Amino acid sequence: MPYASPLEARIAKKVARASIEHSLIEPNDRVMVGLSGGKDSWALLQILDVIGKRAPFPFTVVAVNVDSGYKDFKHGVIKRACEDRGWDIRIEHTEIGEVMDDLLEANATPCSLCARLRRGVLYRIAEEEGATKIALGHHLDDFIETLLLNLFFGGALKAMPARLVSDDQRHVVIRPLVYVSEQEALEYAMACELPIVGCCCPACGDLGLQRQRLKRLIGDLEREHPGIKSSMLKAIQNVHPRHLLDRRLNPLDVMARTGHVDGDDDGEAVSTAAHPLPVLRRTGTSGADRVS
Ligand SMILES: Nc1ncnc2c1ncn2[C@@H]1O[C@H](COP(=O)(O)OP(=O)(O)OP(=O)(O)O)[C@@H](O)[C@H]1O
Repeated sequence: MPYASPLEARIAKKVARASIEHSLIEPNDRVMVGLSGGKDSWALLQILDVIGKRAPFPFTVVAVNVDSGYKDFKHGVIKRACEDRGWDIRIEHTEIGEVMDDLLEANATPCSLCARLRRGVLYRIAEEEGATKIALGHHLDDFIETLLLNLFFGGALKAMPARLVSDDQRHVVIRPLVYVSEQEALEYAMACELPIVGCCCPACGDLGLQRQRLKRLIGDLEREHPGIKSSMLKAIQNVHPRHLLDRRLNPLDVMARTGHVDGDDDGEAVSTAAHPLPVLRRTGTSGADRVS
């Protein structure tokens, strides 16, 4: 079956490579795609649909949108677009927006807290849906930006895992777009006429000052020295532990190695540890919101 465009062929190849290299999608997987309605998760859902029709082994896909409860959020648009394409979609209505309003000080950047609350909801739904993998739409630029955020502001040398097993071993989070650039995801979502909608929270699209600055920096450097981004990607695949100063990586230093707990660390650059996580009540998944 031919691809719809050279762009689609290129993205499919990158996703297939990521999948093979990091064991992302495996035979008989039920992949639950976190669908925000933004360009990246739309691009992910579309390409998994394309790959699913060509893969040498069977896997199924279900999309889940976590509605934070903001009144203007266009979940109907997301649902209709999926229905039109024959994609399995579930919209989960939550009170995340309300909880955020209660927990955050007026000037805080809410995105990392919101992401943590959403992750809890996605874990629960994955169990209900019998999903073996939870796929998120983070792309190459997200990996690089997170690497630099951690380096410049977090005092750690880390990006994000392409495949993460949760602490309790019950969930596997995957990021199949790791080799796909943000620009490719945007062009693909637009070419496929997928309806891009914002989450409608008061900080929607607000990246935070540090990330914005790094985006500009990387953009400028890439223009001056094309290839910088691929070099950074290569760097996180080509780590030389003995040329770093982390004593836990030195096999002779047994004392330092004990006590190193990696935890369910997903590479988020900004700590939200100050916020205790409330238990989210479900506000309903009506039959009307669920289609197959
Ligand atoms: N409301 C949501 N419901 C389900 N999954 C979500 C939701 N919001 C985000 N996600 C998942 O988490 C990923 C990262 O979220 P983030 O808010 O950083 O979005 P993003 O980088 O702008 O991507 P997108 O363009 O998909 O919104 C998304 O790509 C998506 O897979």
